[in-house]
Amino acid sequence: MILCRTIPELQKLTTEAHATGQSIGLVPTMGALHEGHASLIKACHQENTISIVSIFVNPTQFGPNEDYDKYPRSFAKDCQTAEKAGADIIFTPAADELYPSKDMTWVEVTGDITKVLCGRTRPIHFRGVTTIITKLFNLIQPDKAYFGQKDAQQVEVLRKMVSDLFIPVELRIMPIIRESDGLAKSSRNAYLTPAEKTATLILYKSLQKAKAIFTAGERNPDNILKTVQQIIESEPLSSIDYIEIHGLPALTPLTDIIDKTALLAVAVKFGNTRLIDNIILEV
Ligand SMILES: Nc1ncnc2c1ncn2[C@@H]1O[C@H](COP(=O)(O)OP(=O)(O)OP(=O)(O)O)[C@@H](O)[C@H]1O
Ligand SMILES: CC(C)(CO)[C@@H](O)C(=O)[O-]
Ligand code: BAL
Repeated sequence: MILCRTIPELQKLTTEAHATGQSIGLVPTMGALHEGHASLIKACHQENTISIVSIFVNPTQFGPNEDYDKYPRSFAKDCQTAEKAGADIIFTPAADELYPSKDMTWVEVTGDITKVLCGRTRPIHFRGVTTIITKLFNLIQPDKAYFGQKDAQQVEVLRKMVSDLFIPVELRIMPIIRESDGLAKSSRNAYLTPAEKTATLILYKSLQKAKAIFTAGERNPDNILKTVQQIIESEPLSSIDYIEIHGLPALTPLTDIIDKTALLAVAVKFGNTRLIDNIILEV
């Protein structure tokens, strides 16, 4: 596995790969790699000649009071995890190389798709994500790029960006990898105290209940939302940021009835740790 810390180092390899007709897959990450990331890297390895994993804690997607400074960083271990999962190249640039000027060029998807769910509590978040992903796509020009369904809104926003800007890349979306007790793997799980970790079990439990009543025929979104809310609120260590249902694709508004495939997404704080999770309600 090759480690690239600068853009010229990376582009020497990608130029050669493109010139010799090798397919390139990209897995963008912020590091602190776990089995969720590993599943993306494995899929990338299977489907491409060259697999590139970017590790970059992207400052522009964090709000001023968020956890950019304390975001978990474990580079040496990440290299081992990435290599074991099949990465050929790790790209880990310095922030000032990716953001060379204070006068920024932003890539921003506008509309409800970036204003609902995480867009409400993290108003600049998706602008940061779409800007950094555009830079990575332009630098690497991957054939395929891999993202996790855990960040369901991010997936819909990136799909729209790729479609609107005619970016020649195939987005490959991988299922949520969970712990055996149901908690979605997330780098931020490392912040949880043992008591908070136990409390997080309420998330998957509530989503499973929602799925069960939906499968049994419930189509009123308010009834489903109320059920999820009651279950989560029964856990004293939880504090709800949002519980919402939106149409898929593109987080379109729903009528009073769930009459097309929808996304049920939650963001809940346990202590200072904000976790997200979701399920798809398939009609
Ligand atoms: N449990 C998971 N299953 C599948 N994909 C995942 C999982 N967790 C993260 N990913 C995906 O890995 C990619 C990189 O995510 P990131 O580095 O932010 O990790 P994370 O665990 O989501 O971190 P955070 O705690 O910040 O949410 C994203 O496309 C994300 O959706
Ligand atoms: C896609 C991403 C790597 C962009 O910084 C980040 O938002 C993430 O880890 O999901
Ligand atoms: N996977 C989401 C990255 C973030 O929360 O900033």
